Amino acid sequence: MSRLIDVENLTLQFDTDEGRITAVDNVSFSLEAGEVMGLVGESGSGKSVTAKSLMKLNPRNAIYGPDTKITLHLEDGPVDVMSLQTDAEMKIVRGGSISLIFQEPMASFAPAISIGDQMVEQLMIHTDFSKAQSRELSVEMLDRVGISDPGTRFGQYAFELSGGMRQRAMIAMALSTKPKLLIADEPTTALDVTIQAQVIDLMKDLVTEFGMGIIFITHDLGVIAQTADKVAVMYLGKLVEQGSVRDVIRRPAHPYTRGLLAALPTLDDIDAPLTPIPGDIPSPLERPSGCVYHTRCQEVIGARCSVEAPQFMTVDTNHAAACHIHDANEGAA
Ligand SMILES: Nc1ncnc2c1ncn2[C@@H]1O[C@H](COP(=O)(O)OP(=O)(O)OP(=O)(O)O)[C@@H](O)[C@H]1O
Repeated sequence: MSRLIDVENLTLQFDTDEGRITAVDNVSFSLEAGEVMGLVGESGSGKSVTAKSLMKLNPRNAIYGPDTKITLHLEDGPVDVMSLQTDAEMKIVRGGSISLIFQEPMASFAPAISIGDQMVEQLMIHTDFSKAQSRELSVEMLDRVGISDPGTRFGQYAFELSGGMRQRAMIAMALSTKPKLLIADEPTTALDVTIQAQVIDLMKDLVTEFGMGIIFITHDLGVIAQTADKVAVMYLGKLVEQGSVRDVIRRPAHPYTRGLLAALPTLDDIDAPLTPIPGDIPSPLERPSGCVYHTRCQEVIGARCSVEAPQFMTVDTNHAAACHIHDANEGAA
């Protein structure tokens, strides 16, 4: 596998009427081509804004930290995403090498333009294809994502398709430009479980076929277990744990990840009570001092947790967590 993207020290703040908030705090991760990374965390943890940063898609009130560095590795050489300025430069990361799909496909399609015309337009912006070639490829992609009678669907409008079909059409549109990286922001949340499983299978097939990388954003660790190779867990703008899906789910190293897993229902014992993480995620205007999770943590080890921000520590090969517990364990060993 070859390196696809490096995110180093991503820090992102927003100026709001209430003051400046920190939405992402010094986040670093990498992704290889052909790899699926799950980005997980409760609502407001900063998953979406992290993903949008890779395309420099955040609004005008966004302020990136001076040490933020995002490098996209393309065949022609590395692209320094933060230095992209003009619309022409942005095209590299917006719909070109990186595609984004959302939870709500209606938001991706203009209501008064047919699905096919939108697909063709996007291809003509991002590739050298003629209109006829773009049409041919679009119908082929609709077919590829399992839409029956793709020639007819090509001429239809978003409202004429069922929810599952719209989701597939959005995936077809996102993949038609053959992006190197697909960012899927809660793409299956609004779907019923059978269609959700089909869409997940389809995305996995496409990763293998196109060799692209996927960042799959969700609040659901169950979906991550089915889809991803590795996982990064976020809490209040901080990355708190990352590692292979197997390691993180079998041996969660951060109390927050343990909390998320304990909150999942299990079919083995349907009478077992669910244990939600106590309390609410604090407002980003009132970020706790020390470890941002200490106000809700069930495993606080002392005053240190509320004073000192924990560093990322390796707990196993390719598995790291930012929690003082591991420091304390090391000291005891
Ligand atoms: N344009 C903006 N201006 C001000 N604050 C913003 C802006 N966009 C996002 N935020 C804030 O940044 C924080 C992270 O938001 P983000 O949407 O990334 O969370 P998330 O983890 O994706 O949540 P969800 O699962 O609900 O989508 C939140 O506190 C949010 O209110």
